[in-house]
Amino acid sequence: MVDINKYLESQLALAKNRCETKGKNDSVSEKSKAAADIISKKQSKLKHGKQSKEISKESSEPTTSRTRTTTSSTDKDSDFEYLPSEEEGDEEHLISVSLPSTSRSKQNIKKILDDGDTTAYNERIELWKKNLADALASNHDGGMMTADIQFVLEGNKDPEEIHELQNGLKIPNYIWKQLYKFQKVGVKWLWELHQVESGGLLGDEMGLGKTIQIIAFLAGLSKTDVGAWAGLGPSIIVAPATVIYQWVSHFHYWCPHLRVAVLHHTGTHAGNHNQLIRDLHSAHGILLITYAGIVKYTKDLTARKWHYIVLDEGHKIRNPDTQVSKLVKKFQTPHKILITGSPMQNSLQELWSLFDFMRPGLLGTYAAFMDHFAVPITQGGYANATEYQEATALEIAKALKLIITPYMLRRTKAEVQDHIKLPEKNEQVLFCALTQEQKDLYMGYLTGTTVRSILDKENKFGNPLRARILVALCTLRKICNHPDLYLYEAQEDCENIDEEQFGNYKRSGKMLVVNSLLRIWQKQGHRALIFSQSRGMLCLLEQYLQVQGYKYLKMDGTVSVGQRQSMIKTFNENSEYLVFLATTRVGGLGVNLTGADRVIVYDPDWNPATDDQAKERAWRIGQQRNVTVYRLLSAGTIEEKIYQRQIFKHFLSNKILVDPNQKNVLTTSTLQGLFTLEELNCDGDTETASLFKHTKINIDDTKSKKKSEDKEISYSKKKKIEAMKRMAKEISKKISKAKNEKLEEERDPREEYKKKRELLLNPPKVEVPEINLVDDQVTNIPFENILSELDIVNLHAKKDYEENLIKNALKSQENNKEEKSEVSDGGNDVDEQKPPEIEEKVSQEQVKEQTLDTSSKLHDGVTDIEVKKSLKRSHSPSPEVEVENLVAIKKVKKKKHKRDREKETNDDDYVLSKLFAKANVKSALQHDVVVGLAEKEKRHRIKQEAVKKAKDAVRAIRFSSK
Ligand SMILES: Nc1ncnc2c1ncn2[C@@H]1O[C@H](COP(=O)(O)OP(=O)(O)OP(=O)(O)O)[C@@H](O)[C@H]1O
Repeated sequence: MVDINKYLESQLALAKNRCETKGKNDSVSEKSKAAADIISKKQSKLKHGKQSKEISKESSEPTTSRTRTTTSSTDKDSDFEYLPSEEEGDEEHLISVSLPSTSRSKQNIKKILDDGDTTAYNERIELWKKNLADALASNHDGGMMTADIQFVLEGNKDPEEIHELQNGLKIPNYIWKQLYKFQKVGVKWLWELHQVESGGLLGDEMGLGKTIQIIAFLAGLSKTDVGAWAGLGPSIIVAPATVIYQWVSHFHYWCPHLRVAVLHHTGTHAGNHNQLIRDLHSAHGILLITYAGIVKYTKDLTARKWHYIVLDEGHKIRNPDTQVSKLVKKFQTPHKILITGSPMQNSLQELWSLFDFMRPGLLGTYAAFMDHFAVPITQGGYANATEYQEATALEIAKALKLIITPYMLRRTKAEVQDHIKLPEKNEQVLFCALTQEQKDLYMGYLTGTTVRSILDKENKFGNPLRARILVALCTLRKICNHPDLYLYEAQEDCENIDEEQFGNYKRSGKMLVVNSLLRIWQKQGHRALIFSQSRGMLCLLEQYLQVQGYKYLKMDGTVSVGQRQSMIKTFNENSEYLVFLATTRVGGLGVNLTGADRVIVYDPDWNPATDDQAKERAWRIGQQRNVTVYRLLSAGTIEEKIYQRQIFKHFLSNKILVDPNQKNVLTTSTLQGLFTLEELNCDGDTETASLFKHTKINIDDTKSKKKSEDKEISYSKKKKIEAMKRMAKEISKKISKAKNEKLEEERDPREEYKKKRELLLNPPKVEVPEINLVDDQVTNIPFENILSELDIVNLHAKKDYEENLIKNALKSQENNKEEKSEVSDGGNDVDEQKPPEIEEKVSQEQVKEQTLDTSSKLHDGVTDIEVKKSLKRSHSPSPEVEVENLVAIKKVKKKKHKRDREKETNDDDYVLSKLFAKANVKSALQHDVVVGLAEKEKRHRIKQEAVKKAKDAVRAIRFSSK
């Protein structure tokens, strides 16, 4: 059993020790310490009254209330911007953080009008009919454009043409013909659900056109005279505020005959909301409403019968305990559709909540589901799980997947790539160094009273541990973003803040990187989206853009909901704008921002889905150019911990949605770990980079270190050629090695490994007391991480152990092989302004084999670009030496759009080499590879037992719902 006192004592000793050591030789200035203490005092006063009250109220609730309630929107505290939240969060009444204001460029942005106002609606219908008639008479003057008018203009005679599905759904052909094949499958699936009176979850990946599938289906219903409503009855679509007008414009384009009104104060309807609901209801129209609106108007809405209720970005009801989750479940109709590209984000509980809306009872009661499904699956996912737990988790995950499959349709971009032909996406995580000032402040805060109070069990601060941890984590995140976000809190007392210097990009490691990126991108002709969690940070970024003279648009909660869609349109259509700045919550969900082909996620969210959603704004149907995404993390700080946790969550959701065999490589971190400023390890890696070192992108690592010391960039031709020769030779050998491995695998997969597998059954154990300082099961905020040190220690022990075992096995096979290598040298210099052209082609096979390597070692001094050049020139491989860190080559694997892709790849490599050389980037990881890591070792011995357990679990939830 865990001895919590013992554990806390050891934490305290560690903390004291660290403070003493730091006290002797650290560089934390008096100013930082003073600021930390002032801020700590302020935080303690401010938060104690407000936040801790709120939090303690939450934690005293008997159920799993995990977030703040929706009523705190008037909270001005910017700390909350850094907290995960399920609330709407994007309404305009959220008050902007009160940083010194920067003037925003005024845009002439037109508002999109909905059909709330009856007169305006009638006028729109008249105009549409006239334009359609004009098009039919070959008289269209380019006025109003809708899908049916477009259809006619393309030479089709009859806009009323119908495509009839089995059992009679009549979809207008002008829509049907525009759908991609997988979208047609989606519409058929919706029709099938309709006929069996069931709800469903349309979970296609972001940007695959879920909106159009819903609209096509509803249009079909409106033309099909069946059922109690004789076609389409009055329906409600609930969506985040930012996208309600996107829905309006999509409906007006694809389905102009339907009346679509917005129930929101920005809508065209004037007067009583009840009147609008009545009008819409009797017109069998579509009522668009925000999640906050559902709470506000719930009584009047639930008083009527509705045909369909559709939740867009339906993951907003993933917490079953929130008010809005409970309210949407009250609508009495079997036709409930939930659409989201992120069906499961943090835990299995969320999946239960979504199904409880659209297919109540399918997953049993909450308690039964948690006991029989969620707990065993989660347990089996930990790296220190027993074989039995792992096998049980696997079988139960499979059973769960089987149960939900009929009611959930999810296609990934990779699956439908042949249809949509999306350009490529390259996603990298850049570890940026803190500036000296940031380090100083970070350390100052770590040794200040707030953090000491967290780590010191004897303190008498009184307010709950969790509240103090939240405050501290938010503060550390501010320092990572920019010193002024933090220092601003102490401004009254710290008179030394220089207004001239306020927000200066040179004082933030990540802003230095943004500066480098934008300069290069502008030259290369790219356009960028920049997302930040924090409105305060957005203000600093805006100030920077203004100083630099970059044209930009900015969207945060202060932009009127009615203006947002038009602003997005303006950015997409006008290439003069280099940057679209947005908060992740307002601009990161549901919208189409394909005008940009570069994305910066400035600060990570605790929830990986939030970041994923944001970055998918550019990489979606309609995007013509290759997309590159950079996630910025401050190396060694809390942001690295957040990223590691994101990876953990990805594994959990993939286990259910993609592959039940998926196994964790990363689980937890400790409380102590959160409040540490990590130094680089002996390989010069950050913690995360060393955990995922096989995905690391190695751009002239040793050289760049030396270069930064010398403060000069040297791409000496001679050195490069030497390096390339060396690398080419090694790559050849590596290729040969990979080939041998493959051959061996084909003959007898992992034979050697299996022989020694016995050893794996008893991996080295490290005893560490298990603790549960803060119960993550009920919080959903950062603290899943603070469960147990045991996990992470075992993880490392086991992971290295397995890795070594495999390495040894492969090495012994390799000793018998002989290969030849033929290497040629030469190459282009990296030009300061333009990336080098790649003239020779890499054989696909070679490159593919290169990417097989996941166990290589750090290699000295050759850039990634050089690696590629050398690789191209290798023909006949040789076996002796291992080469490392070649994941970046993965980017040139595919064949399509070769010329473009090479140019784009070179652009990215060029950008990376510049960042390593000049900016503050310490290392980079290929995000997709990190997330895609999956060990697929099956545990056969105890499989049968696990299968039985899974069957019992299925029986249990069925029984529970009867
Ligand atoms: N068949 C189609 N023809 C033309 N454009 C399409 C088609 N399908 C989708 N699109 C376009 O693709 C873009 C993405 O569609 P949509 O916004 O519906 O995606 P989504 O799956 O809802 O994404 P998210 O989950 O991010 O909200 C939109 O601009 C949409 O107009």
